[in-house]
This record gives sequence, structure tokens and C-alpha cells, in this order.
Amino acid sequence: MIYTCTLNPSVDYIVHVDELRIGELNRAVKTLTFPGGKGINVSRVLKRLGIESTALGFIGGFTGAFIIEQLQSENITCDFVEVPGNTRINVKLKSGKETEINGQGPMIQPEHEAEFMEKIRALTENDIVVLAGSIPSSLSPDVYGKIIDEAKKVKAKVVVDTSGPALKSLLMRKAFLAKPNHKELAELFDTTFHSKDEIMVYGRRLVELGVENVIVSMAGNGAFYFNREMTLFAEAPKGTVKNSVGAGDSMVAGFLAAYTSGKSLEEAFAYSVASGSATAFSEDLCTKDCVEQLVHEVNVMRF
Ligand SMILES: Nc1ncnc2c1ncn2[C@@H]1O[C@H](COP(=O)(O)OP(=O)(O)OP(=O)(O)O)[C@@H](O)[C@H]1O
Ligand SMILES: O=P(O)(O)OC[C@@]1(O)O[C@H](CO)[C@@H](O)[C@@H]1O
Repeated sequence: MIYTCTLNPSVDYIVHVDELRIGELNRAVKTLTFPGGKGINVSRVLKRLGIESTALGFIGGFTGAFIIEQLQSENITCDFVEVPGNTRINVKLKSGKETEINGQGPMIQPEHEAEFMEKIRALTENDIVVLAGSIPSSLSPDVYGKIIDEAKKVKAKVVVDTSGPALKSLLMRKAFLAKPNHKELAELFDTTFHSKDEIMVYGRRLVELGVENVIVSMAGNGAFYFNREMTLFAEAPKGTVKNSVGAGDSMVAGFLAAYTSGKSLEEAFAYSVASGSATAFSEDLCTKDCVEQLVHEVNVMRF
């Protein structure tokens, strides 16, 4: 079973305005509301791709109730720890450019963290646990480290999709898969990239540090895949971007969906890129039909 952990889920409130005028009254031309947070997005895409998962994390209040209702309507199993306070609302402003304002989220008390850790201890070696998104400020920045250590004790595979200090602290813990975007990779090594060659150097470094499979996404410029034996690159399919929120999460889901269905790593990478782009070309997350159309346009090159 795949378990996704979203420690700080969100209701994503997508607001389209023709032109954003700061300091003035703006009227939306369209609004959309989705259950969000990176792990939840992974669960939603997995479901669309025909793979079951259980969504774990902390949830609370009327916003939390909305998320659970939406996930249940999509037949996604939820096993969240309920906390007092409201799950955050993340505002995604679309006005030609995409501007995001992510909320803070509720306080997580030690007893809630302990209840969550019990669920991690119950994993088995047949499970994959996906750690995705930011860590609530009330939890220790090393909480992902603690989760990985527990997951490793039972030999579950760990997938990491986070950034900043949280990602840095995980590198030595030998994750199964990490998917930074190129900016997150640069930040991790305190550098800036001027070429794809530089991205390759640092992507391979993540593998040397112990991550088994590394995908480095570069939005419309495609993605790299690295493991000990090979480096792959794929251009992103061309299309009209409607909403890139969740494109990275869709890549993680696409890779896991193909991998757990017995596809080769190359095929899983192609499916991952197609899933990311299919989401970028959709209002909500990708559909399986869209992914399967786009995967034919993904040409994987070996280095
Ligand atoms: N403009 C685009 N055109 C085509 N594909 C895109 C575009 N933007 C994103 N994608 C697809 O989505 C994948 C992930 O994009 P990106 O690198 O932006 O991830 P991310 O920064 O983790 O995204 P997010 O945090 O918004 O989920 C890319 O590898 C590509 O396949
Ligand atoms: O604040 P975090 O946890 O870093 O990111 C949360 C978030 O921006 O990521 C998802 C897209 O990847 C959205 O559904 C959600 O709003």
C-alpha cells in the first residue's frame, strides 16, 4: 500500500482575476476550490491512475471536513489525525502570472504527533510512504527525519518531496525517491544553475548521497532522472498551461503508479513527466486519459 503524508494539508482556493491591482478591490472572474497539500495531491493522482493509497496527516475544522468529504467522494481512504483549529486555506491567484499565498495551518500538539507516529510504526516492508510538503511550524523541523527512521525500521520505502532544511536533513537517510525541482536542488547545495550540465552534476550528487532514484523537474523545460546506473532526460510535452499547481506532485504519483505496476524505471520516468504535464494542462489534477495521450509525446534520452 502507498501511504501519503500531508502534515499541513490545505484547501486550495484558486482565484482568477483579469488583472491584479494591488491595494484595490479586485473581482474574481472565476474561483475553484480543491483539497490540497502535496501528499493529498499525490493520493488524488494515484487514484486517477488506478492505484490505491491511504492519505495520512493532520486535519481540522471546517476546511478539514471539506477535504475529507472531497477525498471520500473520490473513494480515497483517509486516516488523518484530527486536530483542533482549521486546516489552512492556500490562495492561488491567477492573473497571467501565478501568485500563491499559503496559509500557516493549525497547531499540532505532542499527543497528535504521537498518534500519527503510531500509524507510521504500523507500516510494513511492502509499503511505500510519501512525505510531501511543508512541515507545520509547531512540529520539529526534523519530523520527516523521525518518520523516515520509523519507516526504515519496518523496511518501508520512503519518497521525499519537500524543500529547504527539511530536504537537507533527509539526504543521508537513503530515500527511495526524491523529486526536487531545479530551484530546490540549487538551494539544497547553496548554488545557482546556469546550464543543464550543472543540474546533472548536482542531481547525481543526490544519488551519491544515498537517494536511490532522483527526479529533478524543470517545469516546461522537462526533467532529469538519476540513479546509480543511468541518467535520463525528457523534454516536457508542449501544451497550454492552465494550472501548474500540483504538477510536481503528479510527477511523484505518475512515477509510483508506473513503478508499482511493474513498469521499467525508464517507463516510470516517462509516465511521471506525462503526469506532470497533464496536470499543468488541466484546471485540476491530471486525468488518466490525458496522461496516456501525453506519454506518447515523451521521448526519454539516455546519457
Ligand atoms: N509549462 C509547462 N509545460 C509542460 N509541462 C510542464 C509545465 N510546467 C510543468 N510541467 C510538467 O510538470 C512537471 C513538474 O513541474 P515543476 O518543475 O514546475 O514541478 P514543481 O515545481 O514541483 O511543481 P509544483 O510545486 O507546482 O507542484 C515538469 O517536469 C513537466 O513535466
Ligand atoms: O506549503 P507547502 O506544503 O509547501 O505546499 C502546499 C501546496 O502549495 O502544494 C501543493 C502543490 O504542490 C498545493 O496543493 C498546496 O497548496
